[in-house]
Amino acid sequence: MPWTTIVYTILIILLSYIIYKLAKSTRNYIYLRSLPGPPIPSLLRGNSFPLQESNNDLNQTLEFRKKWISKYPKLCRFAIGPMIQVLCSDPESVKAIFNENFPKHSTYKLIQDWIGDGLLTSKGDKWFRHRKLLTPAFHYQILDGFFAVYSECVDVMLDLWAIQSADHVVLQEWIPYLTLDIILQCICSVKTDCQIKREQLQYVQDVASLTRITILRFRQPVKYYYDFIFNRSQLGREFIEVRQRARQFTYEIILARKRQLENGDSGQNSKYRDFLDILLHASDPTLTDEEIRDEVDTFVFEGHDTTATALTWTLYLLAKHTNYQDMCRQEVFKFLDGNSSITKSTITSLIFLPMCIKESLRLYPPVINISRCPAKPSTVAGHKLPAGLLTTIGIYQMHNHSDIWDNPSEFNPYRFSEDNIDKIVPFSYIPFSACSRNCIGQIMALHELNYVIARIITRFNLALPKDSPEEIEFQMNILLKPKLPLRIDISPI
Ligand code: HEM
Repeated sequence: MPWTTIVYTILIILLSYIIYKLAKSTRNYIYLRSLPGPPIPSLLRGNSFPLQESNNDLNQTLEFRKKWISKYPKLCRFAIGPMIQVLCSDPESVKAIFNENFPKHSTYKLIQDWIGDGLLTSKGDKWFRHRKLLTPAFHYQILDGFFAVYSECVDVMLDLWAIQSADHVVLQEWIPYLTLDIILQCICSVKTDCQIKREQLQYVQDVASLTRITILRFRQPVKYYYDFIFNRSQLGREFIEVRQRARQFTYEIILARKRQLENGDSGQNSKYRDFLDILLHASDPTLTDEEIRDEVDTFVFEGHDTTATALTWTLYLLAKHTNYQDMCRQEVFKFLDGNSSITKSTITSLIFLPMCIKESLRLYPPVINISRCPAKPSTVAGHKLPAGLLTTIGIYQMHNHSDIWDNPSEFNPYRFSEDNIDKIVPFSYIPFSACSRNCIGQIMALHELNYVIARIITRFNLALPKDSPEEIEFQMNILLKPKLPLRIDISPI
Protein backbone atom coordinates (compact mmCIF):
# COMPACT_ATOMS: atom_id res chain seq x y z
CA MET A 1 0.00 0.00 0.00
CA PRO A 2 1.49 3.41 -0.93
CA TRP A 3 2.50 5.53 2.09
CA THR A 4 0.19 8.41 1.04
CA THR A 5 -2.82 6.09 1.40
CA ILE A 6 -1.64 5.11 4.90
CA VAL A 7 -1.25 8.78 5.90
CA TYR A 8 -4.69 9.68 4.50
CA THR A 9 -6.32 6.75 6.27
CA ILE A 10 -4.74 7.79 9.60
CA LEU A 11 -5.82 11.40 9.06
CA ILE A 12 -9.40 10.37 8.25
CA ILE A 13 -9.59 8.17 11.37
CA LEU A 14 -8.16 10.99 13.50
CA LEU A 15 -10.54 13.56 12.05
CA SER A 16 -13.55 11.25 12.48
CA TYR A 17 -12.54 10.73 16.12
CA ILE A 18 -12.24 14.49 16.75
CA ILE A 19 -15.61 15.15 15.05
CA TYR A 20 -17.21 12.35 17.08
CA LYS A 21 -15.77 13.76 20.35
CA LEU A 22 -16.82 17.34 19.47
CA ALA A 23 -20.35 16.23 18.55
CA LYS A 24 -20.61 14.29 21.80
CA SER A 25 -19.37 17.22 23.94
CA THR A 26 -21.70 19.65 22.12
CA ARG A 27 -24.69 17.34 22.65
CA ASN A 28 -23.68 16.93 26.29
CA TYR A 29 -23.23 20.70 26.73
CA ILE A 30 -26.63 21.46 25.17
CA TYR A 31 -28.26 18.86 27.40
CA LEU A 32 -26.53 20.14 30.56
CA ARG A 33 -27.56 23.73 29.74
CA SER A 34 -31.17 22.55 29.82
CA LEU A 35 -30.89 21.46 33.47
CA PRO A 36 -32.39 23.83 36.06
CA GLY A 37 -30.02 26.69 36.82
CA PRO A 38 -29.26 30.38 36.22
CA PRO A 39 -28.78 31.50 32.57
CA ILE A 40 -25.33 30.92 31.03
CA PRO A 41 -24.64 34.04 28.97
CA SER A 42 -21.20 33.05 27.71
CA LEU A 43 -19.81 29.69 26.56
CA LEU A 44 -16.23 30.62 27.46
CA ARG A 45 -16.88 32.39 30.74
CA GLY A 46 -19.93 30.45 31.92
CA ASN A 47 -22.14 32.16 34.49
CA SER A 48 -20.02 32.24 37.59
CA PHE A 49 -17.19 34.53 36.51
CA PRO A 50 -17.78 36.98 39.38
CA LEU A 51 -16.85 34.07 41.62
CA GLN A 52 -13.56 33.31 39.95
CA GLU A 53 -10.35 35.07 39.01
CA SER A 54 -10.42 38.39 40.82
CA ASN A 55 -13.00 37.51 43.44
CA ASN A 56 -11.44 36.15 46.59
CA ASP A 57 -14.47 36.56 48.80
CA LEU A 58 -15.93 33.32 50.15
CA ASN A 59 -18.86 35.10 51.85
CA GLN A 60 -19.91 36.45 48.45
CA THR A 61 -19.51 33.04 46.78
CA LEU A 62 -21.71 31.44 49.44
CA GLU A 63 -24.27 34.25 49.09
CA PHE A 64 -24.38 33.68 45.31
CA ARG A 65 -24.92 30.00 45.78
CA LYS A 66 -27.64 30.66 48.35
CA LYS A 67 -29.56 32.75 45.80
CA TRP A 68 -29.22 30.07 43.13
CA ILE A 69 -30.38 27.38 45.50
CA SER A 70 -33.44 29.29 46.66
CA LYS A 71 -34.46 29.44 42.96
CA TYR A 72 -33.38 25.92 41.98
CA PRO A 73 -33.71 23.98 45.24
CA LYS A 74 -33.50 20.36 44.10
CA LEU A 75 -30.48 20.66 41.87
CA CYS A 76 -28.75 23.71 40.43
CA ARG A 77 -26.62 23.70 37.28
CA PHE A 78 -23.95 26.36 36.79
CA ALA A 79 -20.82 26.83 34.70
CA ILE A 80 -17.27 27.87 35.52
CA GLY A 81 -16.00 28.73 32.04
CA PRO A 82 -17.22 26.04 29.64
CA MET A 83 -17.22 23.47 32.47
CA ILE A 84 -20.76 22.74 33.61
CA GLN A 85 -21.40 21.27 37.04
CA VAL A 86 -24.30 20.77 39.43
CA LEU A 87 -24.76 21.76 43.05
CA CYS A 88 -27.05 19.71 45.31
CA SER A 89 -28.20 20.88 48.69
CA ASP A 90 -31.51 19.14 48.90
CA PRO A 91 -31.43 16.22 51.37
CA GLU A 92 -33.36 13.92 48.98
CA SER A 93 -30.90 14.59 46.12
CA VAL A 94 -27.96 14.15 48.51
CA LYS A 95 -29.41 10.85 49.72
CA ALA A 96 -29.69 9.65 46.10
CA ILE A 97 -26.03 10.55 45.46
CA PHE A 98 -24.86 8.67 48.55
CA ASN A 99 -27.11 5.69 47.91
CA GLU A 100 -25.82 5.36 44.37
CA ASN A 101 -22.27 5.48 45.73
CA PHE A 102 -21.08 8.17 43.30
CA PRO A 103 -17.26 8.03 43.23
CA LYS A 104 -15.09 11.07 43.97
CA HIS A 105 -14.65 13.50 41.09
CA SER A 106 -11.31 13.95 39.30
CA THR A 107 -10.92 17.46 40.83
CA TYR A 108 -9.64 15.62 43.96
CA LYS A 109 -6.47 15.37 41.86
CA LEU A 110 -5.65 18.89 43.06
CA ILE A 111 -5.65 17.75 46.70
CA GLN A 112 -3.86 14.57 45.64
CA ASP A 113 -1.00 16.67 44.23
CA TRP A 114 -0.27 17.59 47.80
CA ILE A 115 -1.31 14.77 50.18
CA GLY A 116 -0.91 12.00 47.61
CA ASP A 117 -3.15 9.03 46.95
CA GLY A 118 -4.20 8.32 50.56
CA LEU A 119 -7.58 7.36 51.98
CA LEU A 120 -9.18 10.75 51.24
CA THR A 121 -8.38 10.81 47.52
CA SER A 122 -7.93 7.18 46.43
CA LYS A 123 -10.66 5.20 44.73
CA GLY A 124 -11.87 1.68 43.99
CA ASP A 125 -9.96 -1.35 45.15
CA LYS A 126 -7.04 0.61 46.61
CA TRP A 127 -9.37 2.74 48.76
CA PHE A 128 -11.27 -0.36 49.91
CA ARG A 129 -8.07 -2.21 50.93
CA HIS A 130 -6.67 0.79 52.83
CA ARG A 131 -9.98 1.59 54.59
CA LYS A 132 -10.16 -2.04 55.75
CA LEU A 133 -6.52 -1.96 56.87
CA LEU A 134 -6.84 1.32 58.80
CA THR A 135 -10.29 0.93 60.38
CA PRO A 136 -8.84 -0.99 63.39
CA ALA A 137 -6.70 2.08 64.19
CA PHE A 138 -9.98 3.78 65.24
CA HIS A 139 -11.26 0.87 67.35
CA TYR A 140 -13.01 2.23 70.46
CA GLN A 141 -10.40 0.74 72.78
CA ILE A 142 -7.66 2.61 70.91
CA LEU A 143 -9.76 5.80 71.04
CA ASP A 144 -10.11 5.40 74.82
CA GLY A 145 -6.32 5.48 75.13
CA PHE A 146 -6.22 8.87 73.36
CA PHE A 147 -7.81 10.66 76.33
CA ALA A 148 -4.48 10.64 78.18
CA VAL A 149 -2.90 12.36 75.15
CA TYR A 150 -5.68 14.99 74.93
CA SER A 151 -5.12 15.70 78.62
CA GLU A 152 -1.35 16.06 78.34
CA CYS A 153 -1.53 18.23 75.22
CA VAL A 154 -4.25 20.58 76.46
CA ASP A 155 -2.30 20.99 79.73
CA VAL A 156 0.68 22.25 77.72
CA MET A 157 -1.47 24.91 76.03
CA LEU A 158 -3.35 26.00 79.15
CA ASP A 159 -0.16 26.19 81.22
CA LEU A 160 1.37 28.45 78.57
CA TRP A 161 -1.75 30.65 78.68
CA ALA A 162 -1.48 30.81 82.47
CA ILE A 163 2.28 31.54 82.49
CA GLN A 164 1.87 34.37 80.03
CA SER A 165 -0.96 35.75 82.22
CA ALA A 166 -2.40 37.14 79.02
CA ASP A 167 -5.89 38.61 79.08
CA HIS A 168 -6.59 37.45 75.53
CA VAL A 169 -5.52 34.84 72.99
CA VAL A 170 -5.70 34.65 69.21
CA LEU A 171 -7.19 31.23 68.58
CA GLN A 172 -5.39 30.55 65.28
CA GLU A 173 -2.02 31.06 67.03
CA TRP A 174 -2.69 28.18 69.42
CA ILE A 175 -5.35 25.73 68.30
CA PRO A 176 -3.71 24.23 65.14
CA TYR A 177 -0.54 23.49 67.17
CA LEU A 178 -2.60 21.79 69.88
CA THR A 179 -4.45 19.56 67.39
CA LEU A 180 -1.18 18.80 65.56
CA ASP A 181 0.45 17.77 68.84
CA ILE A 182 -2.55 15.51 69.55
CA ILE A 183 -2.71 13.84 66.14
CA LEU A 184 1.04 13.14 66.01
CA GLN A 185 0.99 11.52 69.45
CA CYS A 186 -2.27 9.62 68.92
CA ILE A 187 -1.76 8.14 65.49
CA CYS A 188 2.05 8.11 65.15
CA SER A 189 3.13 7.78 68.83
CA VAL A 190 5.64 10.60 68.24
CA LYS A 191 6.18 13.60 70.54
CA THR A 192 7.41 16.78 68.88
CA ASP A 193 6.95 19.62 71.44
CA CYS A 194 5.28 21.41 68.56
CA GLN A 195 3.21 23.63 70.88
CA ILE A 196 6.22 24.87 72.79
CA LYS A 197 8.32 25.34 69.66
CA ARG A 198 5.50 26.72 67.56
CA GLU A 199 7.48 29.74 66.45
CA GLN A 200 10.13 27.52 64.87
CA LEU A 201 7.64 25.09 63.36
CA GLN A 202 7.00 25.72 59.68
CA TYR A 203 4.51 22.87 59.08
CA VAL A 204 1.32 24.69 60.17
CA GLN A 205 2.21 27.71 57.96
CA ASP A 206 3.04 25.33 55.11
CA VAL A 207 -0.38 23.65 55.40
CA ALA A 208 -1.97 27.12 55.22
CA SER A 209 0.02 27.92 52.04
CA LEU A 210 -0.78 24.58 50.41
CA THR A 211 -4.52 24.92 51.05
CA ARG A 212 -4.44 28.51 49.76
CA ILE A 213 -2.71 27.46 46.53
CA THR A 214 -4.94 24.40 46.07
CA ILE A 215 -8.10 26.51 46.31
CA LEU A 216 -6.65 28.96 43.74
CA ARG A 217 -6.18 26.02 41.38
CA PHE A 218 -9.84 25.06 41.83
CA ARG A 219 -11.01 28.58 41.12
CA GLN A 220 -8.73 29.40 38.21
CA PRO A 221 -8.76 26.10 36.28
CA VAL A 222 -7.69 27.59 32.93
CA LYS A 223 -4.51 28.99 34.48
CA TYR A 224 -3.67 26.37 37.06
CA TYR A 225 -5.55 23.04 36.66
CA TYR A 226 -3.10 21.31 34.32
CA ASP A 227 0.27 20.41 35.84
CA PHE A 228 2.35 21.24 32.78
CA ILE A 229 1.17 24.88 32.95
CA PHE A 230 0.85 25.15 36.76
CA ASN A 231 4.29 23.67 37.53
CA ARG A 232 5.94 26.33 35.36
CA SER A 233 4.06 29.23 36.97
CA GLN A 234 5.39 31.16 39.96
CA LEU A 235 2.56 29.77 42.07
CA GLY A 236 3.43 26.24 40.93
CA ARG A 237 7.07 26.68 41.90
CA GLU A 238 6.02 27.99 45.33
CA PHE A 239 3.69 24.98 45.71
CA ILE A 240 6.44 22.47 44.89
CA GLU A 241 8.86 24.09 47.36
CA VAL A 242 6.33 24.23 50.22
CA ARG A 243 5.08 20.68 49.53
CA GLN A 244 8.65 19.39 49.67
CA ARG A 245 9.11 20.98 53.12
CA ALA A 246 5.73 19.72 54.44
CA ARG A 247 6.48 16.19 53.20
CA GLN A 248 9.88 16.30 54.85
CA PHE A 249 8.11 17.01 58.16
CA THR A 250 5.86 13.92 57.89
CA TYR A 251 8.72 11.83 56.51
CA GLU A 252 10.71 12.62 59.67
CA ILE A 253 7.72 11.49 61.76
CA ILE A 254 7.78 8.13 59.97
CA LEU A 255 11.56 7.87 60.48
CA ALA A 256 11.22 8.73 64.20
CA ARG A 257 8.65 5.95 64.68
CA LYS A 258 10.80 3.50 62.72
CA ARG A 259 13.73 4.35 65.01
CA GLN A 260 11.56 3.78 68.11
CA LEU A 261 10.55 0.39 66.73
CA GLU A 262 14.19 -0.54 66.10
CA ASN A 263 14.98 0.41 69.71
CA GLY A 264 12.50 -2.09 71.04
CA ASP A 265 9.37 0.04 71.40
CA SER A 266 7.81 -2.45 69.02
CA GLY A 267 4.17 -1.47 69.19
CA GLN A 268 3.58 -5.19 68.67
CA ASN A 269 3.35 -5.83 72.41
CA SER A 270 0.32 -3.66 72.88
CA LYS A 271 -3.00 -5.30 72.11
CA TYR A 272 -3.94 -2.67 69.58
CA ARG A 273 -1.52 -1.03 67.17
CA ASP A 274 -1.72 2.63 66.34
CA PHE A 275 -2.28 3.92 62.83
CA LEU A 276 1.40 4.23 61.84
CA ASP A 277 2.32 0.87 63.37
CA ILE A 278 -0.45 -0.76 61.33
CA LEU A 279 1.02 0.74 58.18
CA LEU A 280 4.61 -0.16 59.09
CA HIS A 281 3.70 -3.73 60.04
CA ALA A 282 1.21 -4.30 57.22
CA SER A 283 1.57 -7.74 55.73
CA ASP A 284 0.15 -6.34 52.47
CA PRO A 285 3.13 -6.70 50.13
CA THR A 286 1.77 -4.04 47.78
CA LEU A 287 2.01 -1.29 50.42
CA THR A 288 4.97 0.80 49.26
CA ASP A 289 6.93 3.45 51.20
CA GLU A 290 5.22 6.07 49.05
CA GLU A 291 1.78 4.75 50.02
CA ILE A 292 2.71 4.87 53.70
CA ARG A 293 3.87 8.47 53.30
CA ASP A 294 0.64 9.39 51.46
CA GLU A 295 -1.48 7.98 54.29
CA VAL A 296 0.57 9.80 56.94
CA ASP A 297 0.29 13.06 54.95
CA THR A 298 -3.47 12.52 54.62
CA PHE A 299 -4.14 11.71 58.26
CA VAL A 300 -1.85 14.36 59.73
CA PHE A 301 -3.49 17.04 57.55
CA GLU A 302 -7.10 15.77 57.88
CA GLY A 303 -6.67 14.94 61.54
CA HIS A 304 -5.33 18.30 62.67
CA ASP A 305 -6.67 21.02 60.36
CA THR A 306 -10.37 19.99 60.34
CA THR A 307 -10.41 19.53 64.11
CA ALA A 308 -8.58 22.83 64.67
CA THR A 309 -11.18 24.57 62.52
CA ALA A 310 -14.10 23.02 64.42
CA LEU A 311 -12.46 23.82 67.76
CA THR A 312 -11.83 27.44 66.77
CA TRP A 313 -15.45 28.03 65.71
CA THR A 314 -16.89 26.33 68.80
CA LEU A 315 -14.70 28.33 71.19
CA TYR A 316 -15.65 31.50 69.33
CA LEU A 317 -19.38 30.65 69.61
CA LEU A 318 -19.10 29.86 73.32
CA ALA A 319 -17.25 33.14 73.88
CA LYS A 320 -20.05 34.93 72.02
CA HIS A 321 -22.87 33.11 73.86
CA THR A 322 -21.62 33.20 77.42
CA ASN A 323 -24.96 31.87 78.76
CA TYR A 324 -24.37 28.59 76.88
CA GLN A 325 -20.72 28.62 77.97
CA ASP A 326 -21.83 28.83 81.63
CA MET A 327 -24.26 25.96 81.12
CA CYS A 328 -21.50 23.79 79.59
CA ARG A 329 -19.13 24.65 82.45
CA GLN A 330 -21.70 23.83 85.14
CA GLU A 331 -22.47 20.55 83.42
CA VAL A 332 -18.79 19.53 83.36
CA PHE A 333 -18.37 20.45 87.07
CA LYS A 334 -21.50 18.46 87.89
CA PHE A 335 -20.16 15.30 86.26
CA LEU A 336 -16.71 15.69 87.81
CA ASP A 337 -18.43 14.32 90.87
CA GLY A 338 -15.63 14.98 93.34
CA ASN A 339 -12.82 13.95 90.96
CA SER A 340 -10.32 16.65 90.21
CA SER A 341 -9.60 15.59 86.63
CA ILE A 342 -11.86 15.28 83.63
CA THR A 343 -11.83 11.75 82.25
CA LYS A 344 -13.41 9.86 79.41
CA SER A 345 -16.34 8.95 81.66
CA THR A 346 -16.93 12.67 82.45
CA ILE A 347 -17.08 13.33 78.71
CA THR A 348 -19.45 10.47 77.91
CA SER A 349 -21.86 11.75 80.61
CA LEU A 350 -22.15 15.22 79.06
CA ILE A 351 -25.29 16.21 77.17
CA PHE A 352 -25.28 19.97 76.66
CA LEU A 353 -21.67 20.51 75.54
CA PRO A 354 -22.03 17.88 72.75
CA MET A 355 -25.20 19.73 71.64
CA CYS A 356 -23.19 22.98 71.37
CA ILE A 357 -20.48 21.20 69.35
CA LYS A 358 -23.03 19.67 66.97
CA GLU A 359 -24.65 23.06 66.48
CA SER A 360 -21.26 24.66 65.81
CA LEU A 361 -20.56 21.96 63.17
CA ARG A 362 -23.94 22.84 61.60
CA LEU A 363 -23.40 26.59 61.52
CA TYR A 364 -19.73 26.42 60.50
CA PRO A 365 -19.06 22.99 58.95
CA PRO A 366 -15.27 22.82 58.48
CA VAL A 367 -15.73 20.95 55.16
CA ILE A 368 -18.01 23.26 53.12
CA ASN A 369 -18.67 20.87 50.28
CA ILE A 370 -17.61 17.58 48.76
CA SER A 371 -17.47 16.54 45.11
CA ARG A 372 -18.67 13.38 43.47
CA CYS A 373 -19.58 12.23 39.93
CA PRO A 374 -21.91 9.56 38.58
CA ALA A 375 -19.98 6.43 37.51
CA LYS A 376 -22.75 5.76 34.97
CA PRO A 377 -25.70 7.89 33.79
CA SER A 378 -27.83 8.35 36.93
CA THR A 379 -31.03 10.10 37.91
CA VAL A 380 -31.00 12.72 40.66
CA ALA A 381 -34.06 14.87 41.49
CA GLY A 382 -35.72 13.60 38.32
CA HIS A 383 -32.84 14.66 36.04
CA LYS A 384 -30.47 12.37 34.20
CA LEU A 385 -26.84 13.21 35.03
CA PRO A 386 -24.22 11.95 32.57
CA ALA A 387 -21.29 9.86 33.84
CA GLY A 388 -18.39 11.99 35.06
CA LEU A 389 -20.42 15.17 35.73
CA LEU A 390 -18.96 17.20 38.61
CA THR A 391 -21.67 16.98 41.28
CA THR A 392 -21.08 19.08 44.38
CA ILE A 393 -22.83 18.36 47.67
CA GLY A 394 -23.21 21.75 49.36
CA ILE A 395 -22.78 20.86 53.05
CA TYR A 396 -22.63 24.51 54.12
CA GLN A 397 -25.67 25.39 51.97
CA MET A 398 -27.69 22.54 53.41
CA HIS A 399 -26.71 23.31 57.01
CA ASN A 400 -27.75 26.95 56.55
CA HIS A 401 -30.90 26.52 54.47
CA SER A 402 -34.06 28.21 55.75
CA ASP A 403 -36.28 25.48 54.22
CA ILE A 404 -34.52 22.92 56.41
CA TRP A 405 -33.69 24.83 59.63
CA ASP A 406 -35.74 27.47 61.46
CA ASN A 407 -33.76 30.68 61.66
CA PRO A 408 -30.58 28.98 60.36
CA SER A 409 -28.14 31.78 61.25
CA GLU A 410 -29.02 31.52 64.96
CA PHE A 411 -26.69 29.49 67.23
CA ASN A 412 -29.25 27.25 68.92
CA PRO A 413 -27.84 24.08 70.54
CA TYR A 414 -31.40 22.91 71.35
CA ARG A 415 -31.82 21.78 67.76
CA PHE A 416 -29.81 18.76 68.92
CA SER A 417 -31.67 18.13 72.20
CA GLU A 418 -33.19 14.71 72.83
CA ASP A 419 -36.65 16.13 72.04
CA ASN A 420 -35.62 17.69 68.73
CA ILE A 421 -32.98 15.42 67.29
CA ASP A 422 -35.51 13.12 65.60
CA LYS A 423 -36.96 16.10 63.74
CA ILE A 424 -33.72 16.59 61.80
CA VAL A 425 -34.31 15.65 58.17
CA PRO A 426 -32.15 12.65 57.17
CA PHE A 427 -29.07 13.65 55.12
CA SER A 428 -29.58 17.37 55.92
CA TYR A 429 -26.82 17.39 58.57
CA ILE A 430 -23.58 15.81 57.36
CA PRO A 431 -20.49 17.58 58.80
CA PHE A 432 -18.59 14.27 58.51
CA SER A 433 -20.17 13.27 55.16
CA ALA A 434 -22.12 9.99 55.12
CA CYS A 435 -22.20 6.37 53.97
CA SER A 436 -19.14 4.43 52.85
CA ARG A 437 -16.81 7.43 52.35
CA ASN A 438 -17.70 9.12 55.60
CA CYS A 439 -15.01 10.47 57.93
CA ILE A 440 -13.00 7.66 59.50
CA GLY A 441 -11.88 9.99 62.31
CA GLN A 442 -15.28 11.36 63.38
CA ILE A 443 -15.55 9.64 66.76
CA MET A 444 -12.00 10.67 67.60
CA ALA A 445 -12.76 14.25 66.51
CA LEU A 446 -15.89 14.45 68.69
CA HIS A 447 -14.07 13.01 71.74
CA GLU A 448 -11.23 15.46 71.21
CA LEU A 449 -13.53 18.47 70.78
CA ASN A 450 -15.55 17.62 73.89
CA TYR A 451 -12.50 16.91 76.02
CA VAL A 452 -10.45 19.94 74.99
CA ILE A 453 -13.38 22.35 75.36
CA ALA A 454 -14.35 20.89 78.74
CA ARG A 455 -10.78 21.46 79.95
CA ILE A 456 -10.54 25.00 78.57
CA ILE A 457 -13.83 26.27 80.01
CA THR A 458 -13.21 24.79 83.44
CA ARG A 459 -9.96 26.73 83.66
CA PHE A 460 -10.82 29.96 81.85
CA ASN A 461 -13.79 32.21 81.20
CA LEU A 462 -14.05 33.10 77.52
CA ALA A 463 -15.55 36.31 76.15
CA LEU A 464 -15.48 38.27 72.91
CA PRO A 465 -13.65 41.60 73.02
CA LYS A 466 -16.01 44.60 72.92
CA ASP A 467 -14.82 45.61 69.44
CA SER A 468 -15.53 42.17 67.91
CA PRO A 469 -17.44 42.36 64.62
CA GLU A 470 -20.98 40.96 64.69
CA GLU A 471 -20.36 38.84 61.56
CA ILE A 472 -17.13 36.96 60.89
CA GLU A 473 -15.77 37.01 57.35
CA PHE A 474 -14.58 33.73 55.86
CA GLN A 475 -11.21 32.99 54.32
CA MET A 476 -11.01 31.52 50.82
CA ASN A 477 -9.73 28.09 51.81
CA ILE A 478 -10.45 24.37 51.41
CA LEU A 479 -11.92 24.51 54.92
CA LEU A 480 -14.33 27.10 56.36
CA LYS A 481 -11.97 29.34 58.33
CA PRO A 482 -12.21 32.89 59.67
CA LYS A 483 -10.48 35.42 57.44
CA LEU A 484 -8.95 37.47 60.27
CA PRO A 485 -7.33 36.42 63.55
CA LEU A 486 -10.06 35.47 66.06
CA ARG A 487 -9.25 37.11 69.37
CA ILE A 488 -11.00 36.07 72.56
CA ASP A 489 -10.61 37.47 76.06
CA ILE A 490 -9.67 34.96 78.74
CA SER A 491 -9.74 35.16 82.53
CA PRO A 492 -8.87 32.38 85.01
CA ILE A 493 -11.85 30.72 86.73
C1 HEM B 1 -14.20 18.06 63.18
C2 HEM B 1 -13.30 17.36 62.55
C3 HEM B 1 -13.52 16.69 61.22
C4 HEM B 1 -14.42 16.96 60.22
C5 HEM B 1 -15.48 18.06 60.20
C6 HEM B 1 -14.18 16.01 59.16
C7 HEM B 1 -14.94 15.95 57.99
C8 HEM B 1 -14.74 15.01 56.99
C9 HEM B 1 -15.52 14.94 55.78
C10 HEM B 1 -16.68 15.85 55.40
C11 HEM B 1 -15.02 13.92 55.04
C12 HEM B 1 -15.47 13.49 53.63
C13 HEM B 1 -14.54 14.17 52.63
C14 HEM B 1 -14.89 13.91 51.19
O1 HEM B 1 -15.70 13.07 50.88
O2 HEM B 1 -14.26 14.58 50.36
C15 HEM B 1 -13.91 13.34 55.78
C16 HEM B 1 -13.14 12.28 55.35
C17 HEM B 1 -12.01 11.84 56.00
N1 HEM B 1 -11.56 12.24 57.24
FE1 HEM B 1 -12.42 13.64 58.43
N2 HEM B 1 -13.14 15.20 59.52
C18 HEM B 1 -12.72 15.56 60.77
C19 HEM B 1 -11.72 14.96 61.52
C20 HEM B 1 -10.92 13.93 61.08
C21 HEM B 1 -9.89 13.29 61.86
C22 HEM B 1 -9.57 13.61 63.32
C23 HEM B 1 -9.28 12.37 61.04
C24 HEM B 1 -8.15 11.43 61.31
C25 HEM B 1 -7.70 11.09 62.46
C26 HEM B 1 -9.96 12.43 59.76
C27 HEM B 1 -9.63 11.66 58.65
C28 HEM B 1 -10.39 11.58 57.51
C29 HEM B 1 -10.07 10.69 56.39
C30 HEM B 1 -8.86 9.80 56.27
C31 HEM B 1 -11.11 10.84 55.46
C32 HEM B 1 -11.29 10.08 54.15
C33 HEM B 1 -12.14 8.85 54.47
C34 HEM B 1 -12.44 7.96 53.27
O3 HEM B 1 -12.68 8.48 52.17
O4 HEM B 1 -12.47 6.74 53.48
N3 HEM B 1 -10.94 13.38 59.82
N4 HEM B 1 -13.76 14.03 56.96
